[in-house]
Amino acid sequence: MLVIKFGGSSVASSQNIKKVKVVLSQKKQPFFLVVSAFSGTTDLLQNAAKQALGGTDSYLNTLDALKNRHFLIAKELILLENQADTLIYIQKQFNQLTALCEGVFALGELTDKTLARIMSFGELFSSFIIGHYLCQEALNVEWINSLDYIKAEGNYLEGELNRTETASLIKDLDKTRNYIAPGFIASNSKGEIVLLGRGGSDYSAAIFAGNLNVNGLEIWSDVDGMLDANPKLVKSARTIKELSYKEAFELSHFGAKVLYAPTIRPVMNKGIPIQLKNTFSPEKKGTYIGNKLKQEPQNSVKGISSIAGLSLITVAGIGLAGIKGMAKKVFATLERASVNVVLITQCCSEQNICIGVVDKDKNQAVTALNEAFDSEIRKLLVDKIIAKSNYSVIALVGDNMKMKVGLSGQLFGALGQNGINIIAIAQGASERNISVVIDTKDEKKATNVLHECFFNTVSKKVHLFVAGLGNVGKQFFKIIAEQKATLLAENNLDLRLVGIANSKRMVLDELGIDWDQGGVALAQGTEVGHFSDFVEGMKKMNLRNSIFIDNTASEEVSASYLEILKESISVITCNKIACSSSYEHYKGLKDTAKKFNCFFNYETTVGAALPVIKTIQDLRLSGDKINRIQAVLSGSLNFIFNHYNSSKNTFVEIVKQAKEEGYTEPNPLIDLSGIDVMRKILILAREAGYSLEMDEVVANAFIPENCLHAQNATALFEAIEQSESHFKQLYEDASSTDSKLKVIATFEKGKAWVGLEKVQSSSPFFHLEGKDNIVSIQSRRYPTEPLVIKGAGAGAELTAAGVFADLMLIINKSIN
Ligand SMILES: Nc1ncnc2c1ncn2[C@@H]1O[C@H](COP(=O)(O)OP(=O)(O)O)[C@@H](O)[C@H]1O
Ligand SMILES: N[C@@H](CC(=O)OP(=O)(O)O)C(=O)O
Repeated sequence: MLVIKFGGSSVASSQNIKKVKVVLSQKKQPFFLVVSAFSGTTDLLQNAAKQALGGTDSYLNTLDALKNRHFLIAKELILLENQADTLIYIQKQFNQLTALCEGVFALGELTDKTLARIMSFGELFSSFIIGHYLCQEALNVEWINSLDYIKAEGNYLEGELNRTETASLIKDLDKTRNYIAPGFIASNSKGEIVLLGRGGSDYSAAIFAGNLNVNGLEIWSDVDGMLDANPKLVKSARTIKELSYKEAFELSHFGAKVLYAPTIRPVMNKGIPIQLKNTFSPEKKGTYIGNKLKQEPQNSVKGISSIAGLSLITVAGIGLAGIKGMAKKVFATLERASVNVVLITQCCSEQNICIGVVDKDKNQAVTALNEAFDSEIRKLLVDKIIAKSNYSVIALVGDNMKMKVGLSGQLFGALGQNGINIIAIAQGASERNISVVIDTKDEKKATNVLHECFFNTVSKKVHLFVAGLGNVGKQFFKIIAEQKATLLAENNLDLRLVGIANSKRMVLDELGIDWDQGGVALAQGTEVGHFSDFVEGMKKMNLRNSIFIDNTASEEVSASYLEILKESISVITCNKIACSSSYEHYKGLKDTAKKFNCFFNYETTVGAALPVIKTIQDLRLSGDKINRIQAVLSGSLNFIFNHYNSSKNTFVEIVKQAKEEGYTEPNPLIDLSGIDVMRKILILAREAGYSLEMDEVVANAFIPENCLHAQNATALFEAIEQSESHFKQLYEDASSTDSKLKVIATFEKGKAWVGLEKVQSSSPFFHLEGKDNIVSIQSRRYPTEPLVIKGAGAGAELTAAGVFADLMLIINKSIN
């Protein structure tokens, strides 16, 4: 004989019940069928009772809707000539149910005893209807009432099984026949209805299975078995082929709803295997739970479970230390108060016991503990006991976890990198389970982080928020659109664009925006008042592996980095404003990134994609000391002075060309005034370890006053045009001495300055073509022959490539 349980979703409609019949008709041995209420019924019965208690007659509408649904399903399944018995039964039961709710309404009182009676109707209806239908379909099942076979005492809503009594009642059932029985319901010694807890139909089935000592227990639901994470939280969750009883218990105890945790014990004691199956894909193997596990090499972590709605109660105080029996007193008190303890942690000092309970039990637990420890609290040996709510517990489960070194480190590292704060930790002595308590707002994020970390066959998702869709932004989108497929195939990386903003609009989409369609998506996005709207959106989405990329030159965007980093979202920027703001702010950003386990990368603020900042950082990390930096740092100024030949073109023509080709800042005055170069040398000086400020960088201006004061790009062009003779003079002075004009930034002995210099052909700076940059570093290890980095140092495409390199650097360091 087999015991087969179909859950609420499997019997939610007449079509589904027909699928149940097909499964049963293929069984080659007698079966004992246990069914749950039609999906949603138990919740609605509970609602009706609460509505009646609340004094509104809306409970009558709820009951009406329930009755209509049951009549409809019965009529769809059972032929007209056979319907009478079933419909009369349903009507009679509804009369009783209505009378009970009317009683609650009239008295304004709802005891657990009455609530249990009200909630028990769902399984009675469903089993009766399905039983009649199966008989009509020649499956020959006998309907029996579980109230006559399963005995439970105590709490009416979650009774405790009376094993002996139940065993003696079930033993006489005939194992050669087919039965159907309602799940979830039992009765106590007074004949009153007692429920087996929410999800308790699985338990009913296991009780029948264990006592009848059957060949197997099958539990059919709407998923392919026990998945390695809750499929409602993790889209890529996969079916676990096999589990030991203990693993299954841990996963279900910590929230895997597909199996009710108490189900394990009655069958484990007899070694009866459990098979979890999907009613809607019966061909799939599902999950085997039992003793005969194939020792396939597999992940030591089998699955991840989580439960929300957890409250933490801390019993703390000096009176707890070293006194024998304190822990016992805590747990005995909770047991007396019928509080189920989900999780326990105790620190070594014994001054603190932390207990996790489900929210509904929290008040009861706190009251009971405060009463029990009243005298200790009065003597100030124990602090007043309070509960804190809105927590979730996440458990990693696997029998072989104990063999795996460094697993906890991986767990904490992955959560830490995503800014998920761990409130408490518990690890069972068996090491089959490591649980962490976190804020419920992080539950989905944490489950996904851990799923990616421990089941790495799926691609790693990196969530990207990008500001700016101008020259650099467009190139950046282009690079990713081109590289996306390769990154997925070769690096298992899924770069997901989840937010884009420019100064006018923004769009946020957790499911991802097509990299080819960024502009279109943004055009349809919402208007932004302030950039903080976008930051708020990022925070709310609370996605794992999040990185923000600033491809703008905006001050407002750069002002938001600190807030973003505090969310453990890494920041990549080619915008120089933040790094060249006050030293305190620059340092604050770096420190914040460290504190919140994320990264602040800004390689492209100097020399576009050239590895300048990284080289200086590495020199310092390896103990070198930088003495002097001399550099041509403006690709745009280099382009301008390399192309300007006063006999062929005017200075303004060249500046316009540089702007059009994307070499200058949006306002070329930033380049021509030397500000851009000053910012860059300031950044390099800071990377070299000096706490310099912008106003300490000396600017030797090389453009006339009228240009320096131009209000915008148009005014600037006019001013340059008027000053052609100034630029012509500069050019001719240089060419008459066979020199070239270069804007050179120097940092030496704690001082930095920028100016236009004439360089002779003997200088390495002389042969600097087009938009090239050069950085020459003298240090303790490079005292005379400097370390030179040279190459194209401007342009949207190169900057975007540098931003991409920064992105890969972060991914390689942080996403395991
Ligand atoms: N680890 C997990 N594996 C499978 N299902 C899970 C897991 N965690 C949560 N679930 C949820 O459990 C549901 C099945 O349980 P339940 O709703 O009680 O089914 P039924 O309606 O058959 O009684 C699934 O739809 C799924 O959303
Ligand atoms: N109907 C009950 C018992 C049960 O086990 O249902 P399901 O099998 O649908 O989880 C409940 O909702 O709690």
